[in-house]
Amino acid sequence: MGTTRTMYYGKGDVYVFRTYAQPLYGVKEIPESGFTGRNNVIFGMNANISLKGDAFLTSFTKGDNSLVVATDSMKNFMLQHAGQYEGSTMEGFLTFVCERFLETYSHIDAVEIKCDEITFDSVQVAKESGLSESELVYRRSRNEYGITTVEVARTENGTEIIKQSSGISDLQLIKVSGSSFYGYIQDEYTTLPEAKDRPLFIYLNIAWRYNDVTDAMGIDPLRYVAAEQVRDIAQSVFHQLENRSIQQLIYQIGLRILERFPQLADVEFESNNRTWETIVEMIPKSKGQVFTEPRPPYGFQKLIVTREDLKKERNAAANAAYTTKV
Ligand SMILES: O=c1[nH]c(=O)c2[nH]c(=O)[nH]c2[nH]1
Repeated sequence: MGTTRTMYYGKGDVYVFRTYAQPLYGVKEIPESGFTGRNNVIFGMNANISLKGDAFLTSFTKGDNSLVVATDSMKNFMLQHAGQYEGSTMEGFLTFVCERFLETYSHIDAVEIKCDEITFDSVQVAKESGLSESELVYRRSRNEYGITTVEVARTENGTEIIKQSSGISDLQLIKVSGSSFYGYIQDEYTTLPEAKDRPLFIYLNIAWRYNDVTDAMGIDPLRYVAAEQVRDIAQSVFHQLENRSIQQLIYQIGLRILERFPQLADVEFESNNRTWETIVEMIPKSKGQVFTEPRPPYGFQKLIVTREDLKKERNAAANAAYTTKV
């Protein structure tokens, strides 16, 4: 057990659409979000499955397929188990499938599954009673989507989740006013003009890890963190903060997420700067301007905000309040 070399194989682009999965309701309410749950009428994802284990070595070195689970069978395995999953989250479903793989094939050491949610939006339709939400028709969303990774390994006492993260990807947000970027190093390489108010367009990927992975499963919805709520926090903090840079913005979003969800250990950001290029600075009798898409290359930021950061910020705020009082 405990494969040390890099060796795995699997199947990507495994599309799973399960209808009428268990709804997810009863998540904790937070001020930044009106999200109350997912009906899971369509529980959809694009998965990537990897099987790991020393037993697979001879399939590479000797062409011995006697222990090979065909990747085509892996796809079937996951799809069949989608019909058996009784929970309401991708995290729970991936864990269930990983565990069933290990149970079924005793020579597998570990299974890793990553997946991107395939989201569908509800639509309003004309009914006899007027316009209301259809319970039959859904519109494929082209917006941000949840992601999750689960890896379960065989141990002496059964199985253990050795990797788990959840997230939201491809969130694209524009703030038309209230963002600046100035005060950076000015030297012979600097051509960027300082901006007191720029149209800040950002691409964001946010991922989070729980202190206790069982909270990620959604069995206790009050302890589950929904990607929709994290998205809504990011939007609210972007709205509220007169930001001085993307660096400052993502740190503040991270602090807010950790504040709202004490069950999380840390939050990881990948951001991309897509600030619109200004074409018409002044339009007479209007506060509007004209912009176009920026040209490459694009700036990026990467940051992990931890519970330690939140603790430091709280202490600093408490000290500042104390000093003002005295
Ligand atoms: O938010 C920003 N951070 C930077 O570090 C940077 N650098 C740059 O050219 N534009 C920006 N914007």
